[in-house]
Amino acid sequence: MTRIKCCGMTRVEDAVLAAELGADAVGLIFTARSRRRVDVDQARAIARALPPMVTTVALFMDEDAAFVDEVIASVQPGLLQFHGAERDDWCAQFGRPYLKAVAMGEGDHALPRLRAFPGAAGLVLDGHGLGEAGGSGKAFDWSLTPRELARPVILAGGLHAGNVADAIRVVRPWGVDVSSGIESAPGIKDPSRLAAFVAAVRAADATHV
Ligand SMILES: O=C(O)c1ccccc1N[C@@H]1O[C@H](COP(=O)(O)O)[C@@H](O)[C@H]1O
Repeated sequence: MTRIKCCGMTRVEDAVLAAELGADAVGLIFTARSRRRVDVDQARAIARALPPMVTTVALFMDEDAAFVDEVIASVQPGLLQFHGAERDDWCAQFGRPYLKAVAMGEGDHALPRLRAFPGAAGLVLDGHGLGEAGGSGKAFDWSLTPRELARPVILAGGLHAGNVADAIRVVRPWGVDVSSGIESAPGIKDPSRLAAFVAAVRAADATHV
């Protein structure tokens, strides 16, 4: 079964709906480089509203360690996600499981970075270029994804209900991560796009067993 992370939540009702529809994780973004940024109070309200067994993911991009510690203390995320130039040992300092995003926008040139995070719980392969923020809605050439990677792959970048089945067929990821493909505006999730995305993933799982 392909795990589903719905990222860039800014409203309690969107996060709860994602969970009810079957999302395994919801992402809360703390970088100022995002149009979907939440503050700590907003994030805590969203995290507290979620039912059990849905993981809260706190996403950072080159933030100070002290700020990451503050979010951990207030929001109690189950997973951290680092989306910037953070190194593996820096990500590991918080003693929490983490995902590391790798920018796949440069094609082949990105491949060595897929081996640079042995401590990560998983790698988020996103479609943007190196140094750019995620949430761009840009897909990359999925066929570049190596078959054998030491860490589980979470596929991201430009996914939506219309292309996620193809993405799953090509990459066979552990999970998929979506932000703009389930929105009506940045940070505002669209219930019908959200439902269609989850249904498309589950249909793909049923087809590609
Ligand atoms: O979503 C953002 O605004 C964002 C900003 C900075 C770093 C990461 C961000 N989001 C991550 O990018 C993926 C893919 O987004 P999209 O589906 O292409 O819009 C998203 O799921 C987040 O993990």
